[in-house]
Amino acid sequence: MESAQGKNQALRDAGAIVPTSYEAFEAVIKETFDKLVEQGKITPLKEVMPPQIPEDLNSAIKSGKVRAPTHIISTISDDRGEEPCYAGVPMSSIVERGYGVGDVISLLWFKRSLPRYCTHFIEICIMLCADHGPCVSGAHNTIVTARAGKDLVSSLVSGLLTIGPRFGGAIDDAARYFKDAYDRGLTPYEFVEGMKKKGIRVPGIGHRIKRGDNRDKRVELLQRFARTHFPSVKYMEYAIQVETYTLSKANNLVLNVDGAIGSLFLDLLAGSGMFSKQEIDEIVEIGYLNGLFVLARSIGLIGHTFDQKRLKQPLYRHPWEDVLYTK
Ligand SMILES: CC(=O)SCCNC(=O)CCNC(=O)[C@H](O)C(C)(C)COP(=O)(O)OP(=O)(O)OC[C@H]1O[C@@H](n2cnc3c(N)ncnc32)[C@H](O)[C@@H]1OP(=O)(O)O
Repeated sequence: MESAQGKNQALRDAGAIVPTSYEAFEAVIKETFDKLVEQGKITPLKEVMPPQIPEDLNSAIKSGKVRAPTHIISTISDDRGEEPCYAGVPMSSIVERGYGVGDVISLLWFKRSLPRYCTHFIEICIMLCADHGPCVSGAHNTIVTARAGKDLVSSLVSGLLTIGPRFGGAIDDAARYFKDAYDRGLTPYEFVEGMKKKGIRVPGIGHRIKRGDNRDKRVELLQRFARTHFPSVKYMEYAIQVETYTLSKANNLVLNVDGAIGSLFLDLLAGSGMFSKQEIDEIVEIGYLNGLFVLARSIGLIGHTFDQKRLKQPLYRHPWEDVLYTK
């Protein structure tokens, strides 16, 4: 068997550097490293690593004398104690008080406990918007994706991605435009014609199927609930006046579910006494309300995914007969 010295000699003969001590080995490494840094092929570690916090500062931070800057600020939930808290309310209280999903939304989105009629309204919105059959944009995309063999999350998000200004994502804009028009004292005529001049469709108005003589039951249910439980429905009444005007122009220009939720949420915010004017403006400006549709419709889209998998549906292909091929 060849000795270690013999092997080293063979390597030296082949032009390799073979250090004879650990110190010599370190020197070779350092020399090679410095050469690579000089050539710009690598970056010295000290330049890419954050500076070490000195030990005395570290102990001052640990003892609470110095507040280290944080990369994230969070104000809605806390997971550090024995149980998670939503806006300061421990999970056990949420369960013991019999809170529902409307209360959880109140805590996590609005950072406060809202009165029962408000959380009930939120829950009705979620239930009414959970699904609307297999033919609407979101469900269609989800079904096609599930049938292409994709997983739950892919099928869900492919449906969610259709939510936008034409489908389910007009709640925030409806709230914005109705609020602005009402607060400025515009008549429905001035509002609708003003939008027409700007070339903007009135968000919350119009439907593919529903008509003046075939109203959307969901809109009726929301309005009936609000009339019974809300202290004031001034924005809803304004939206109805706008609808009366748009229906005089065309029979499909009904107040749709997005418009109903948008206008009624304005009434919830303004009438509950739980929000300052500044907070209402911020909620409308940031756009919280499309979140209701996104959350609700996720329930249906998940259902459509499971349905297709359960039915073992094959890859979807759209029929040629249903496409107009033209030049
Ligand atoms: C859960 C939901 O998805 S509800 C819908 C949420 N979306 C909205 O509220 C956005 C505003 N509305 C719209 O964009 C439409 O009414 C839709 C997309 C909902 C339905 O549209 P469609 O049935 O396809 O109507 P279509 O696009 O054919 O328009 C028919 C006529 O009504 C007019 N029109 C339709 N909606 C509106 C509106 N909101 N404001 C003013 N005019 C309108 C159109 O300009 C068109 O007139 P024209 O033929 O003279 O150009």
